[in-house]
Amino acid sequence: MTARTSVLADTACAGLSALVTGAGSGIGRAITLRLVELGARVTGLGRRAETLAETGSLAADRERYDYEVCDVRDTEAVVAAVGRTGARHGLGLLVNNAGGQFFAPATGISAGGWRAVIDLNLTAAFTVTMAAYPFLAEAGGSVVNISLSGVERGGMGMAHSVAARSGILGLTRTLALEWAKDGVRLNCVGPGTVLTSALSDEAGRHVHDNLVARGTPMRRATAPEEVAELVAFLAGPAGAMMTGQLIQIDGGAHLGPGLHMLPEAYA
Ligand SMILES: CCCCCCCCC/C=C/C(=O)SCCNC(=O)CCNC(=O)[C@H](O)C(C)(C)COP(=O)(O)OP(=O)(O)OC[C@H]1O[C@@H](n2cnc3c(N)ncnc32)[C@H](O)[C@@H]1OP(=O)(O)O
Ligand SMILES: NC(=O)C1=CN([C@@H]2O[C@H](COP(=O)(O)OP(=O)(O)OC[C@H]3O[C@@H](n4cnc5c(N)ncnc54)[C@H](OP(=O)(O)O)[C@@H]3O)[C@@H](O)[C@H]2O)C=CC1
Repeated sequence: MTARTSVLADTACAGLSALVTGAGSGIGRAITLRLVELGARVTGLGRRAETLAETGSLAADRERYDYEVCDVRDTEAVVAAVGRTGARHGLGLLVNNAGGQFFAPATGISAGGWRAVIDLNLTAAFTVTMAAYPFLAEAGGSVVNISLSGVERGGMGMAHSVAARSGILGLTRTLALEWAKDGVRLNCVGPGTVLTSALSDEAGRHVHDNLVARGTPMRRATAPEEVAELVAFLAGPAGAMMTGQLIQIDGGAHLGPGLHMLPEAYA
């Protein structure tokens, strides 16, 4: 069953200026499209111009979307891209969505593999957030970090990613304390399995078959649009007293058997 996800008022994000990393596909694209639909203007950021442009072609109002081609692991490029965006439009919302990992038992993760996943999912989010801070403080804005469901319980085959996202949770809560004086809020959203194209390879199918079919009490995947609606809620006035939270949007997957019951998925 697909849920009816669009519940916010049409103007819920009117006047908001947002930066969404990984806006060219999957969850980041859904967040971008929904924010524009709700009245925001959005800069998408990613490494591929074609997919970022395609997101714009799907937007409800193309005038309220632009993009920056940038690798979030390139600190210099991030500082420049975020600086340009902030100077041009201001920044009331940052969504750190770009991320990912490969699935392997910890013994199958090389030093280079560890570094790649930590750099992408932890260090890059820190870099982008720090570059955005002056603009967020100016606007009294907020940050939503896209994390993982189950991040507090661990997940087999994801040692690097869970470690990175646990770091993000610690960073989120610490900055929620440090930046409250500026009116800046930070929250984490932890999706369960979302059937984006990122999960179309063999490992992804394995995760889907096990996590959705056997590990999700609600017995279905999370829709990207559901994640987008939650992000828009957190960014708008209804979320004004929410900071330092991890909200899991996973059909109860974090309560279910969990990845520890599914070792064969990563054998
Ligand atoms: C409880 C309820 C829960 C509920 C839990 C919720 C379900 C969670 C489902 C999550 C789903 C998602 O996140 S979906 C989104 C997924 N999307 C993605 O993951 C795509 C993005 N991922 C990637 O591009 C790659 O994984 C990543 C490593 C991050 C990219 O970095 P790079 O481009 O730098 O990668 P490369 O240069 O190719 O490789 C860097 C190093 O990583 C190693 N490496 C790369 N792939 C590897 C592999 N499959 N196995 C081993 N090692 C690998 C290489 O050998 C290199 O190591 P050396 O040779 O030693 O240098
Ligand atoms: N799908 C799922 O089941 C779940 C996903 N998540 C998380 O949600 C987020 C989005 O996932 P999803 O939409 O499925 O994945 P996708 O792979 O579709 O999206 C990831 C996006 O991030 C961008 N990106 C990746 N690396 C970089 C980089 N170095 N610099 C800039 N942009 C980058 C990619 O664009 P480009 O390659 O052009 O740079 C892409 O648009 C990720 O953090 C993921 O781990 C969490 C739980 C479940």
